Amino acid sequence: MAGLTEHPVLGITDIKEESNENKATDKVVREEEGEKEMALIAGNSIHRSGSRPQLDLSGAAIQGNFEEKDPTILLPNQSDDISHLALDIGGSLIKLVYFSRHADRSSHDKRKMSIKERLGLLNGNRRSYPILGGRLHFVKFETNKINECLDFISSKQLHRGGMDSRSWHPEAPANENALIKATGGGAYKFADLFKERLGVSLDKEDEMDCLVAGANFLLKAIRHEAFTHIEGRKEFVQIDHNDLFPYLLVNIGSGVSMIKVDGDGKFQRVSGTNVGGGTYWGLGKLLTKCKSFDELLELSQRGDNRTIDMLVGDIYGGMDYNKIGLSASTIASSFGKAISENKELEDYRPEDISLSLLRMISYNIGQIAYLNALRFGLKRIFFGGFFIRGHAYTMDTISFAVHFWSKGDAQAMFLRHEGFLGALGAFMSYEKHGLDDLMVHQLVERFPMGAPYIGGKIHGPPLGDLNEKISWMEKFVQKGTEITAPVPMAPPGTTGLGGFEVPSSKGHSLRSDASALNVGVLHLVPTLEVFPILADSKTYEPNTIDLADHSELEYWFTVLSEHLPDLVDKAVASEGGTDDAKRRGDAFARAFSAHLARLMEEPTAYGKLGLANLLELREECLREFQFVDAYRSIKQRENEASLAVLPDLLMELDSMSEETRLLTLIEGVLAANIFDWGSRACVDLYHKGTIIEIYRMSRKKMQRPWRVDDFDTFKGRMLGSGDKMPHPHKRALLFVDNSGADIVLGMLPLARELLRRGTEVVLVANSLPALNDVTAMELPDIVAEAAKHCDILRRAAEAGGLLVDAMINIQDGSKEKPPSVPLMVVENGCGSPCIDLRQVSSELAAAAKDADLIILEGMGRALHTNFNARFKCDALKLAMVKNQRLAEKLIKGNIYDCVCRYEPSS
Ligand SMILES: Nc1ncnc2c1ncn2[C@@H]1O[C@H](COP(=O)(O)OP(=O)(O)O)[C@@H](O)[C@H]1O
Ligand SMILES: CC(C)(COP(=O)(O)O)[C@@H](O)C(=O)NCCC(=O)O
Ligand SMILES: [Mn+2]
Repeated sequence: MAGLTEHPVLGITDIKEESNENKATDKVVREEEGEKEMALIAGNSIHRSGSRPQLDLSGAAIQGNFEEKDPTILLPNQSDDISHLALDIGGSLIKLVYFSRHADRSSHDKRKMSIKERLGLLNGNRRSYPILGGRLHFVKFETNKINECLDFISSKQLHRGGMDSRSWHPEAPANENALIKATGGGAYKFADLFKERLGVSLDKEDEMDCLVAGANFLLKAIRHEAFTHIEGRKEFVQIDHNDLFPYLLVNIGSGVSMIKVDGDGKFQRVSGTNVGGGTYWGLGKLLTKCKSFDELLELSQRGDNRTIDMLVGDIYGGMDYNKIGLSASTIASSFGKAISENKELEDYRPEDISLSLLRMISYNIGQIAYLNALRFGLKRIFFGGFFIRGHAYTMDTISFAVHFWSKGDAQAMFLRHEGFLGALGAFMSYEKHGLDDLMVHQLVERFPMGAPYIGGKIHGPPLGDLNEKISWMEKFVQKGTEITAPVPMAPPGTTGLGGFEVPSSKGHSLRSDASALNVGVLHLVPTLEVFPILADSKTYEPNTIDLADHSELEYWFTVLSEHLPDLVDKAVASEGGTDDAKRRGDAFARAFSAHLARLMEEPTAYGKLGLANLLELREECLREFQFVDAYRSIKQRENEASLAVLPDLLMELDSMSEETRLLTLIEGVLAANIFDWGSRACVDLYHKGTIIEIYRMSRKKMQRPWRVDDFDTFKGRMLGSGDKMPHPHKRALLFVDNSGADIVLGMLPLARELLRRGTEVVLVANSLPALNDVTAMELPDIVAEAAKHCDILRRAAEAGGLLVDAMINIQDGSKEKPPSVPLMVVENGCGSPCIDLRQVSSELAAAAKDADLIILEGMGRALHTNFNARFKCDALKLAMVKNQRLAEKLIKGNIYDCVCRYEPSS
């Protein structure tokens, strides 16, 4: 047996593997006994290290009788401090925007302090007043139910954290001078009621000022805010901040305002019309006896306006009026047919009336908007206000009118936060809350678990805990609630020349609250930054796979759905397999499936959708149900097994020539990237062999050339050619991926080689767990273990401040050795298997400034995202492709092919 240890790692025997595996199994059992405590520790550490906040963790439930059709959903989703609330009280609806602060989760652990010190981050605070992380919430109520709104504010104590008349004191209790920013006519009309019921005064802001401030904020700060909607197709528009003005803002509320916007605070109300949302709802109510706006809109989906509108063909005996370009199906006169027939109101279908009315009003507004755009030579028209309600037919009609009358010269665009412009503007008008110059990279939009479901009004007093949230999920499933699109997506070609065919609807029910369902909670993370060494951050797109292609979306939907049972198993086991964990696991699976189903139906429901978003959504969902680290024990087991063979591997590497070693190291990274618990194919593999067996098998397959093979160029940069030794890189950022062999036998040995060559190494790891990815919190311990067997790693880790505690007892002659370049660990700011480099932690951004080499490793970070990313410095992308379809699509290869893409800085 003793002889076995002499086998090199690349050919290690099965017997040794067995013993490792057994050890690992024992360990799992022991771990599960101590699970609860572990969970707490992990939970804490996440709070400390996570730059991206987690989803709202408090409860949500159906209020009252959940048998009713559109029950009110309570999504109280936060228990944080409320620091600001602003209102827009309109003729039809009250809009609320409020900000809830996160607890201060800034970390003081030693690793972070030392990294911060090293990167000069400790006293670089740019602001003189506090700006903390938090979330912006959007809620609306009907104005005639103002009491519900007051109850909501009061139950959540939204009015308590506001400003007093002098300055921002979030901790101060509500006082006599409490002021809440409010706009809209109701700010005047209901001022006394607010004083009486809540003891607060409304600080009135001009409505037009607010609309413009809100629109400008959204267009600048939210990435996928504006979109076009033409013939059923929604397309997000990337707005260039430097080329935003001038534009025409058309706010369709009860009435309509048209505002020419020339800059921040620079605008003029140039027109308006009294035929607006109130007209549609008011007339519609009288004519159809509908009880709610949504009911009216829903009716229109089944309507046929030809029964009531007078068409050109009706006048011209079925013929087109070609001379002036009007087809027979063009509406000549809305409701015109009603005059010529001997019919009463009852003889018309309410569905047809609603559609005719909707079309008439939308078209009219589109036309007037165009005329005003023409007056001022404006090409872009943004439409807001709750009349639009994300409704496909409304948007198509408006777009059609603008396109038709401008002959394609002007463009109609819509806003995801359509109805909240005024409320947001009022919110922005608070002085010195520090939110006015928010940048797009500081906002992360999250869709909580209720988002995919049909619901009534989204409001109510806060419920408390996770348990209530789970039962909310269970009730929805019991009820068999159908997930329907918020609005029917009209198939292409529903609009003709000036005339409209019957809109085709997918279902008969309309999602009842578009505002809360299409708009997520905006998480503000002031510490996020744009990765500074992107070659061009403006054109950077993280996703390689665009899910706009429906077959692509279907494929990934199936992959993620099929992976779900296994993931739930792991997640439940990670929480001790208790009944409570099982219940949470079920609820998680339901919530995630619901999100997937929702997105299948309307891929743009949560903004522009890429594969990275889906993978991140899955992790967010797990966290929402308090699965802090589903793969914890798997990660630990694989780390241990790999650390056990690391010394042998290092010895082998050291016996090689420089050139062979470099190749072996890159091979090692690629081979070890096979340990990916997110890949279906790999998980199947793991049932067939032990960790080391698979690792060895994977290495054996490393035949060059790889499918993408730039190794020789990379080698040229590293080792030079002939006698000339190239200068080493100054600092390398290694974006690491999975735990176990991937980090221990793949990336760490590569890091060691760079250190040996005099390059500083920054290991960049996730802030929060995702699948079996190694986190920044876990890495120092792994490095410490590895460093026990390696001088280079140990000295570098000490120099980088990584080994503060762990190495204290290890004494040897290292003091005589020359000081080493540092090895550091920084968190990347995310908790996903992919990475969006527009939003990284400030410590990563700081570390990146001196980097001249980036190594991105793994499928998530180097292929699904960033495959096409360009950097200001040298970049190496290393991954094994563990999915057949991706291999075919991206590299015209096969599953388990490898990518070694090297792109020197240009
Ligand atoms: N749930 C709803 N209840 C009433 N009206 C709604 C609803 N959803 C959308 N609407 C439409 O939105 C219009 C109000 O839009 P909004 O932008 O809130 O304007 P206002 O500030 O005038 O209330 C209504 O007149 C109606 O056409
Ligand atoms: C989630 C992942 C990107 C993680 O890959 P990694 O970055 O660890 O190499 C990958 O496992 C993946 O794309 N999985 C889904 C595809 C599949 O099951 O085939
Ligand atoms: Mn991974």
